[in-house]
Amino acid sequence: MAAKYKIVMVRHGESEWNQKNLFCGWFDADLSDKGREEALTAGKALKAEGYEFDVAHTSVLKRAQITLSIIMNELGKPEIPVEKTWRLNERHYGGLTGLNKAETAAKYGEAQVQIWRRSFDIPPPPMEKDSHPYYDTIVKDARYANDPKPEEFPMFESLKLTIERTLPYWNNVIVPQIKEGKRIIIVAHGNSLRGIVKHLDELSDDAIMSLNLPTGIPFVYELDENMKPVESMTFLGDEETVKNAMAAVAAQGKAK
Ligand SMILES: O=C(O)[C@H](O)COP(=O)(O)O
Repeated sequence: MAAKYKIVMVRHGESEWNQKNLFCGWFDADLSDKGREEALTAGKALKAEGYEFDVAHTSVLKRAQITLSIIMNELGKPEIPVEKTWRLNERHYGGLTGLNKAETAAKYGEAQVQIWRRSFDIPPPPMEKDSHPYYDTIVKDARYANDPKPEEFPMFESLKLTIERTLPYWNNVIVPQIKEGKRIIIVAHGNSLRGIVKHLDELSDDAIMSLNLPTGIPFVYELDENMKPVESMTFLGDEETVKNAMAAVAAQGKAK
């Protein structure tokens, strides 16, 4: 069936915690200088391909929001409507939040870190209220005052749990806008986007384990009228760059 809709998705540019190789999740890390450059490059690539957008969807976290604003400034459309939701936040890394990924691999083994980072339904350990250094920073963030509800507020998330809170937003908010013909860009996170990709391409729980999304390189889905992909994950970057960037993300989980 011919493609009826196009939607652009981008993982935020490199964050300062990506640069330090720390598990980040719901911690609100800033973009690194490299991440800002990546966002600018993404904006230039989208501009060169003539992309225009009517509405943007992003997370509560500044690394995604700043990436989006850099892109939209480059496109000359700083004022498009932006919808911000925790449902597009990065997966919550629980008790791992703030730990160095390589040191964690040295301590628990690379296989265990790979499971925590890429498995479908095995969650990281919970973020403990009384002992975790970032518990208050994350849980008492005023931006979560009304949503998620206390009983929904995650203390850890597997990819499965992430998808369970991202998909309702995709189905109830984004899909209706796509069907209205709105041109949409989503700027979110490695794992919240892996969840959307798994859903769109109907990837198995095993297949999704090997997907690592690079920072700051836009990719396009072309969808038919039933929201089924006609073209999946076409990156706006040369193949070599994309391949190397994905490999770099995967390698973050190696013990030094
Ligand atoms: O939350 C983080 O640490 C990163 O943004 C994504 O981490 P991952 O690639 O280890 O899942």
